[in-house]
Amino acid sequence: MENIILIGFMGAGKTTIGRLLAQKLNTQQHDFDEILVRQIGMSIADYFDAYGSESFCKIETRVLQQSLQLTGIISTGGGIVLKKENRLYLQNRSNVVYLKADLDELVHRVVLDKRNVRPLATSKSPDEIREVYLPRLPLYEESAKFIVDTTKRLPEEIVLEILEKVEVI
Ligand SMILES: Nc1ncnc2c1ncn2[C@@H]1O[C@H](COP(=O)(O)OP(=O)(O)O)[C@@H](O)[C@H]1O
Ligand SMILES: O=C(O)C1=C[C@@H](OP(=O)(O)O)[C@@H](O)[C@H](O)C1
Ligand SMILES: [Mg+2]
Repeated sequence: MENIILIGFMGAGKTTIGRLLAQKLNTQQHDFDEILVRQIGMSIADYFDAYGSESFCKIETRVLQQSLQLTGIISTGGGIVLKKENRLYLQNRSNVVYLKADLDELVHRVVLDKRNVRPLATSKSPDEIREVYLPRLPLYEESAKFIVDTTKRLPEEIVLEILEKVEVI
């Protein structure tokens, strides 16, 4: 099966939708944040505190390159599009899906998501999150083959729309 790669801002549902897609297609999900936590041996929040976001992006880039060998559903982290080399990599893959949502809803979702501490969003004000979000929008758009709006939609509906769009061979 061609891999399906999910990209999008924090709270877009890359982890949640990736899990459901993998169940539906009877395949594996590979979540970059989980892979990274295993590789760095600490939480993402602790890593950001100790080494900063630039260092995190470098490891994320390595994980993206290693993901060529993986089969299934790839849930990236929201910062994957920041590096030009990553955007080029994504543009050359066939099933890259940008999960988008209105900023208000993204903020609402990350604020409610107590299980996941996101250094660039948790405990930030909506205005601070907007500062992170706005410059990234064109980067998600230019990296994706397909765009799926998740605003006010149930995960199950989103999964069906993705399956209508991508090539699952
Ligand atoms: N379509 C949706 N509608 C409502 N809540 C959602 C939806 N998709 C994800 N969520 C919730 O938003 C939060 C962030 O989802 P997550 O899958 O971790 O996003 P991401 O991996 O893109 O940051 C979680 O609490 C999740 O349950
Ligand atoms: O957008 C970002 O810069 C980040 C997104 C997070 O993943 P999710 O998009 O899965 O929340 C995680 O990789 C880290 O906190 C940085
Ligand atoms: Mg995630």
